[in-house]
Amino acid sequence: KFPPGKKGWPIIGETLEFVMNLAVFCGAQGNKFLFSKENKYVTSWWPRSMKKALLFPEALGNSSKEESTIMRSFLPEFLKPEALQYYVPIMDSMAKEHLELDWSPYNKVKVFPLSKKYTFALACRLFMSIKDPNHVTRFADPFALVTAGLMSVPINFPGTAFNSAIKGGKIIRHELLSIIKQRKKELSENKGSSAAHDLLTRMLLASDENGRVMNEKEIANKIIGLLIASHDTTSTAITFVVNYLAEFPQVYHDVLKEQKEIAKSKGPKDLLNWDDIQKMKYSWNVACEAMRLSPPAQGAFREATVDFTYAGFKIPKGWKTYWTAHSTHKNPKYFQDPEKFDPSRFDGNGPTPYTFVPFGGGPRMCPGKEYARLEILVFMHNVVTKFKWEKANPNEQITYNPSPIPVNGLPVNLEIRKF
Ligand code: HEM
Repeated sequence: KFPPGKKGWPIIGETLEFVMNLAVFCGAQGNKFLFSKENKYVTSWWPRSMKKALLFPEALGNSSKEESTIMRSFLPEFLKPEALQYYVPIMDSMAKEHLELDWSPYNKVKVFPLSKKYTFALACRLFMSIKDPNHVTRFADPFALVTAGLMSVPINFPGTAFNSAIKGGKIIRHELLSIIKQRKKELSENKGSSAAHDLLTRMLLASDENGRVMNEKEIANKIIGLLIASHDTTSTAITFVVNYLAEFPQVYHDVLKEQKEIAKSKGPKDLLNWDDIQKMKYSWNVACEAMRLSPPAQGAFREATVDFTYAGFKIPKGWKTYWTAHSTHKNPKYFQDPEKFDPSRFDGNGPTPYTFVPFGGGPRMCPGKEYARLEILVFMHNVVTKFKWEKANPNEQITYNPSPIPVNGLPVNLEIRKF
């Protein structure tokens, strides 16, 4: 047990306290325990110094729990089935446009930076109705600094990743405030109809049970939080799907077969819809197997709110805990021959509970899971029906920050498919 951060060195104190007073929970039992003890023994936790650097500190809730409760209170509106159905054709048209502009003209592309570009543009469109590519870029560049510094040691000297993240965060907050003010003005003048379905409008109109609406800085914080939660995770999932489809030609062939059937059932100009997504069962098994072997989120933190005992270990109040995806995803006890890429593991009822946890579990399970599923499947449909590819660098290494990242960005040699 390390003493809590002392006055004068709060960041170093917080970092050391965090590293030394951390319990990592492993295996299905560990996952089950943490997921089911939410709000009883543990609550969500992220390093405070990090949040203060990236978000408006004056608009932060009193605790991670409070922030999560607010976040979850407006998300159902944005992520409810009717809303998700509305996003599918938009995702499809944007995936088509992205592949046409950023993949088709080239015979070699880097998948990771491009999938980040695509998922970020999509988030800008669906969260805030930003369509202008220049505007998206103005956001994307500082946002890349933020995500690169998110899990860095929080030391704010020029040249550190944390320092760059702070600078990126400042630009994003400024940009977001001007977008929010503009939208408020449009809504008050009844001009917001084209953006009626986006997240920003829903946030501006949402109120709690006492009729309180969120202020502009609270909304900006929530949008930054959602961009962080959704961006690297989804682009990593897409990148590894493309990677495994290159490594396993038979799997690529079977995904293509499923997607061709769907394409054949539609007119040439028809966009994908909700019913089409429900037919993509094998493709989703493939995406799940990609997330099993390369989980986009490695796990998540909690803070002990009381003293408790788990498996004979005493965890004192105030300690941080971490659940991990790898400790079950790669365990032969739960997944036979765990290094083998085998989408059939997800046939029928799939893996046993608490063993496949790319989205977490329990009350804090990722609320964007369905949104992510749509985004990944729509992309898979478009990329396999348009291209064949092979890895330009078959032995490319993977690094972690904290999501897995192919060190060279996964370059692939592309060939346009003849249908
Ligand atoms: C493949 C893509 C994604 C993966 C693998 C993923 C995974 C996760 C994981 C592991 C957590 C932490 C759960 C915990 O604390 O135990 C989480 C939380 C969260 N995710 Fe996702 N996520 C993805 C996409 C998205 C998307 C697209 C959105 C929004 C549209 C989103 C919104 C959130 C939010 C708001 C939280 C915090 C929930 C809370 O604190 O209560 N995620 N996600």
